[in-house]
Amino acid sequence: MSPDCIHQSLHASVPLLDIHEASVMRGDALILDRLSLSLAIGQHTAILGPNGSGKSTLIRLIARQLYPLARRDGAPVIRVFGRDRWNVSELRSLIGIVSPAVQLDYTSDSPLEVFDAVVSGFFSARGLGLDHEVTPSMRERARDALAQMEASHLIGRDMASLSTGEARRVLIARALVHAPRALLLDEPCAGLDPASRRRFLESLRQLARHGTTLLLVTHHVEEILPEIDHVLLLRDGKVLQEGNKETVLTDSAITAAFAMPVHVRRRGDYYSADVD
Ligand SMILES: Nc1ncnc2c1ncn2[C@@H]1O[C@H](COP(=O)(O)OP(=O)(O)OP(=O)(O)O)[C@@H](O)[C@H]1O
Repeated sequence: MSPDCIHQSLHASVPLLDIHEASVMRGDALILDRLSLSLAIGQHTAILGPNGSGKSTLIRLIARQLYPLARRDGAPVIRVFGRDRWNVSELRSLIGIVSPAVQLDYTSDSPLEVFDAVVSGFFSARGLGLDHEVTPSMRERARDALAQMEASHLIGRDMASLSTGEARRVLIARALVHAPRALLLDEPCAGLDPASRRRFLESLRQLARHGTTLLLVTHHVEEILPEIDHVLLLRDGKVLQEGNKETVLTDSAITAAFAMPVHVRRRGDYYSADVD
């Protein structure tokens, strides 16, 4: 099915993502423990937790890079738009994923020009090959995606020459060429200085306001955008608390998640957390 057909066949009433009691083992260790999460279209969400709480494992589960333990009743553990079977490229057109691991694939290795990196997203390929037929509409969508991420000026540059923040903008543009319903961003502000972080968060806010559901994975309360109202707090592979920002971003919940006294403050539209 083409990406456009997939999008047309989806119903707004079906959850974008529905994870029901997912457990993941790595070796002998239980890394995710019966984790459930249901997200509606437009329900911007932050997954917040300390190092080792299972955030990356959850992303790899959603990206189909890891598989959950089968449930006793045989019911599917993960459904995307109500379906439990998708091929990887269909899934990418619905949920774009940008993580530090993806960034490493594009910024090291062989040379790759920025526009090619973005337009090759249509083929789920790293760069263009002789068998990739790039249509004018693909070029236009790639240019639009770069403009949306304020990265048009980077066209012509080699991916390996970009700063962390520039490369991240380009990779989000690459994910956006499919006009995905959701973007899953793993630690999107890692490695950015405070000013770059704020500018980057403002670009993400524009996406959130224009119909892309954001699923943002972070250690930092400060990165929870004003548009995000739903927060899932993880600890030791379990959901410690889930709900709207006001109920989850409290001293007691964040102190319990990070296992040290933390004071959470509201600063305008954002929150901050200080270790006491
Ligand atoms: N292949 C593996 N084998 C054994 N344990 C693993 C494996 N991969 C991850 N783990 C463990 O699973 C736990 C969760 O790891 P994960 O990377 O999902 O956490 P995280 O919340 O993303 O951490 P961080 O914020 O540091 O990136 C950690 O204790 C980690 O050591």
